[in-house]
Amino acid sequence: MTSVNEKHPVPSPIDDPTLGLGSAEPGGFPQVDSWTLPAAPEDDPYGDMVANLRSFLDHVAAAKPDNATVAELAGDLAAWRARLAPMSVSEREQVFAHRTDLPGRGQTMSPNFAIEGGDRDGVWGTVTYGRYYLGGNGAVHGGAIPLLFDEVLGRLANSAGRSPCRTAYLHTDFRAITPVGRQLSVRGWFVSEEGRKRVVRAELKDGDTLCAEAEGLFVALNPGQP
Ligand SMILES: CCCCCCCCCC(=O)SCCNC(=O)CCNC(=O)[C@H](O)C(C)(C)COP(=O)(O)OP(=O)(O)OC[C@H]1O[C@@H](n2cnc3c(N)ncnc32)[C@H](O)[C@@H]1OP(=O)(O)O
Repeated sequence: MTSVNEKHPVPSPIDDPTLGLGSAEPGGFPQVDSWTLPAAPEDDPYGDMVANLRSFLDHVAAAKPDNATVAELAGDLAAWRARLAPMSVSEREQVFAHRTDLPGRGQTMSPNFAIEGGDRDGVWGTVTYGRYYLGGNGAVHGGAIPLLFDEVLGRLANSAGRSPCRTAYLHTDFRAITPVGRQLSVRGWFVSEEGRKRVVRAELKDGDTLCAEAEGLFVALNPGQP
């Protein structure tokens, strides 16, 4: 029997020459100058596409479709891959994760952190983990929680005109089950900033219940450091 991958072979992403590793531009992250999102444009197809993609992934995770539906979906996805493949651009030009004017930076890899406010020293907002992030028994997958913390703390540590930095360590304590499908509060704040070292902390709460907390060290990159 032919597998889906034999019928629609998926190329490996490993040899992608459009990635910026080793480029002279340190960090490569889009910089954040303000935590306030500009008013949403009237017509924003990219934002609509990313929102639909997030919702799609939740439905893929939640559904138990019949084989005919799965085969049709595999064919549709293969057709979209073939259509998008010739449109690949360099990392600098890519739109995905570079739209800092959109909730979640216009990406679907890390949970959608909806910013409510922030300043030079901290940021706060909400997150709702969809079914896509389910680990088991209604709880969020343990790996998806540091993913959120890296997103929140990475944005904070790179904000307010600071030079680009990277995560050196990210320590996470899981204090209680993090539920899927509930709006949770998130807060990140600076602990210290000495030389190249930026120590930041974050917490994730379900109402008054502390679900998880983290401490991260972000180190400012030297010139030419990838
Ligand atoms: C809009 C923006 C959106 C952004 C959101 C997403 C943000 C995502 C951020 C990331 O996830 S970045 C990807 C994950 N991280 C990495 O891939 C980093 C890989 N590691 C490195 O590149 C280097 O190890 C690093 C740049 C972090 C540090 O290497 P360096 O050679 O530049 O620094 P060095 O080792 O000399 O350390 C500098 C200081 O930090 C300290 N340090 C470094 N790593 C440490 C560590 N792990 N634990 C404790 N201390 C550490 C080190 O001891 C030293 O302290 P002192 O100055 O006091 O001597």
